[in-house]
Amino acid sequence: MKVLKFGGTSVGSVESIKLVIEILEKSISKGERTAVVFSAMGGATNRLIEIGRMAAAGNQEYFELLKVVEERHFATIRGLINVKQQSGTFANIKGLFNELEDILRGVSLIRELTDRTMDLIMSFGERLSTNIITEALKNIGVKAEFCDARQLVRTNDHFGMADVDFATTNQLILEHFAKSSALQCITGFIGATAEGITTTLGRGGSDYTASIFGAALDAQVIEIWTDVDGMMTADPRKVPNAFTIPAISYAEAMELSHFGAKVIYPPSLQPAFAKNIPLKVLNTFNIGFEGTLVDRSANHKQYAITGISSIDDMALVNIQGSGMIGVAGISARLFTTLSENNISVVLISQASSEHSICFTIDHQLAERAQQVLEAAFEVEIKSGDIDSIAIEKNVSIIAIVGEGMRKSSGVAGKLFSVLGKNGINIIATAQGSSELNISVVISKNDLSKALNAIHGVFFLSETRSLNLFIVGVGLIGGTLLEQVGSQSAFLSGQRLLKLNIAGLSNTKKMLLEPGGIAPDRWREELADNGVKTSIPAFVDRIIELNLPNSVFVDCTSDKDIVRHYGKLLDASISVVTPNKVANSGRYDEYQRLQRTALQRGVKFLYETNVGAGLPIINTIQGLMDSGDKFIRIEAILSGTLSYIFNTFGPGVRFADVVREAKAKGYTEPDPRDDLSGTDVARKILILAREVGVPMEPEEVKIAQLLPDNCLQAPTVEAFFAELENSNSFFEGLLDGAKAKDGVLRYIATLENNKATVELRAVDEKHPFYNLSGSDNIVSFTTDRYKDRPLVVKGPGAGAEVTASGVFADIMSISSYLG
Ligand SMILES: NC(=O)C1=CN([C@@H]2O[C@H](COP(=O)(O)OP(=O)(O)OC[C@H]3O[C@@H](n4cnc5c(N)ncnc54)[C@H](O)[C@@H]3O)[C@@H](O)[C@H]2O)C=CC1
Ligand SMILES: N[C@@H](CC=O)C(=O)O
Ligand code: NA
Repeated sequence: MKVLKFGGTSVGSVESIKLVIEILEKSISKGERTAVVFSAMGGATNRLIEIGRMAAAGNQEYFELLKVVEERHFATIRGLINVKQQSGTFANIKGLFNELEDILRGVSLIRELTDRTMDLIMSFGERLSTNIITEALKNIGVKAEFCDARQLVRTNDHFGMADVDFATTNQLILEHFAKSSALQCITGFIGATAEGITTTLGRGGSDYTASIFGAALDAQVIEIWTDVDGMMTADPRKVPNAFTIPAISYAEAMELSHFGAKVIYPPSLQPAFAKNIPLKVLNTFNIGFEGTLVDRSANHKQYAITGISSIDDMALVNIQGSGMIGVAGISARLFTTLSENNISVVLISQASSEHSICFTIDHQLAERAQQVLEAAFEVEIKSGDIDSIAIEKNVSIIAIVGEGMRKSSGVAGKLFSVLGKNGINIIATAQGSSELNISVVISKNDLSKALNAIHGVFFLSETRSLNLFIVGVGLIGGTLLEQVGSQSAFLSGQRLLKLNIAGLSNTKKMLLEPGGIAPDRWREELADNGVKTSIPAFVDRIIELNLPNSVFVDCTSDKDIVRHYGKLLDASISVVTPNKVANSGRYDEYQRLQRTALQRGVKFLYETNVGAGLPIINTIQGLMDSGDKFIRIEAILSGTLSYIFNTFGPGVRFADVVREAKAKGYTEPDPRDDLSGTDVARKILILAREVGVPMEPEEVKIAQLLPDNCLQAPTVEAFFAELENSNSFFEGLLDGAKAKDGVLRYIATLENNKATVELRAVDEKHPFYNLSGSDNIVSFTTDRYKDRPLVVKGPGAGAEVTASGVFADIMSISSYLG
């Protein structure tokens, strides 16, 4: 025996009922004995309630509404049953509507609607739908029989939510099924008392009916056909990556649905659970899909957790006071008061100090809870034993659920860590000793971010996303986008990672697109859909969006943008940048950013501030973290100057070499920053700070290499003109070096907490002699690298190497986030 149940959407239209019939025919053709339970047509029950209330209020418009409901059912008959056979069904259904009309007329006359009458009115929903579908089945030759559950499901008279008398019901069902071999089409949701008075079974009523029949008949399986693909790992409206859970235990299904998963309502499936009857949740609109199997076993788990659920609108009530410590009976009084006032508690947490108890309730009950508790604890509040009762609204609960937690350690750690790394504050937490559920209370504002971040770390076989907001799409930003685009297949295939370009900005336009901007179409998308750039608005919107795993990437050389880093880090958004401005300003600003990142558990990464993609900052941080002491750093830190001195020679004009460096993408947006020594000075300043010297910018001693006329040039064009005028000056520098058998090198040195930058001629014995192209070289002399320094060398400027250094920083954030 197999019991199927179709919900309101499945029987809501002619098209969907045709699918239902297809499913039933398939099941019957397999020779399985089948019974089927139907809900009312989607929305019909609510309509009937509304009509009943209107009638009771004397509002005669109920009649029009009733006619709308009637016409919907008639139209369904016309759509399902061929014309010749329609008349019998019409008569039958019209008869039901006449009966309903009489009842409503009575309600309207006496202006009274009891729970008992409401149950009777509601019962028409299932009676109508089931009648019509039974006739439609018969119409195509299926041996089907209408089964009014009121004849079989015996209940008490708790109208609205009647209790089932299982002994009688089971016996009646068995007797009924013994008599008939036709397909029983059973009305869901309704029953009757011993006196034959109609009752309803409350929330999840049709599931309950299926479960009652399945259990009575010892069904092999109960299939709950709905309009979604089974139970999902999370609410797909909030978590786009959610997927169907193939199999789940009864206990997990209970836990998950308690927290808002609306697919099934497990309490109503209790009779089936009690008899270990497996349940399948299937989709009428996706017939071939496997759906979710709900059964007793918990051995089919691939992940540490099975699902995540949440309740959006909660209020947290906190009752605390020194007078509560060691006093017995406080919680008894607290919860008795709540229960007497019908306030249901969803989560409770009490720290072992006994100094406070907090719990969450539906947010609409918050004020009432406060009133009744203040009254109940009036004496304690007056005496100061209990502080006032505090309510925090706008909170949500997230629960991770899974039998797998029992066996694996680190689940709670992972949960708290991912929330921490995304800057989500946990207001309260609870874990039952069943270890089936860990719940956290968080701000409602963080709900979507939290759900997505948690889903990402626990369901690892599914691709995680890092949300990138990139400002500045010039040489480095543009190259980065190209690299992200061409690497995306590898990252999603091998690393299960999606780099989602959630925002972009250049000086003119900005575009925020949480769903992602295609890296190969960013130009068009920014041009077509972007709005006028405002960096403060861009930053505010990023914070407002509150996406999980957000990274702000500044690829400009702008001085104003860096002012926003602190705010972003504070909002738990990591920052990655090749822009050196933030780290080469005042020391306390540099330190503030470092601290904020640390406090917020996010990353501030700027490897490309020095030596582009070469591992220079990371090398220093590694040595510092492991306790090495820096004695001396000697370095060539300008790709531009390196290129210039490796290329400038007899027969070449100095200005042309500078132009080449600019064309090759080595220079700063303004090349005067390179040739004035400013860029090298800020790099050695950054290195000084990294090795622990709290240096200010003016402390770096720069020996100028340019003559004054070049230094004072007011514009880039004027600058190039002055370089042309000074060619003999640069030739002179070259000759001077040659005279000493040397080459020109612009060298930065840090020693004894002093930083200098100067042009030197070095001969072939010097390790900096052999360089080519835009090579940088950094030589670290430390306690551990005293006899022979640790040297990092390679191209230190250019689009590809810099963008890939930024990319590597982004990837290290992805690893950090897990
Ligand atoms: N070129 C290189 O080899 C290296 C560059 N860097 C750094 O990378 C950064 C970018 O350099 P490039 O890409 O070469 O410069 P770029 O001039 O080609 O690109 C910078 C882009 O940022 C845009 N921008 C400036 N201010 C903006 C604002 N307020 N809002 C939006 N967009 C803005 C500009 O319009 C430009 O398109 C600079 O900070 C530079 O110091 C770091 C290491 C190496
Ligand atoms: N302009 C810089 C680029 C890297 O920081 C350089 O030339 O080194
Ligand atoms: Na670097």
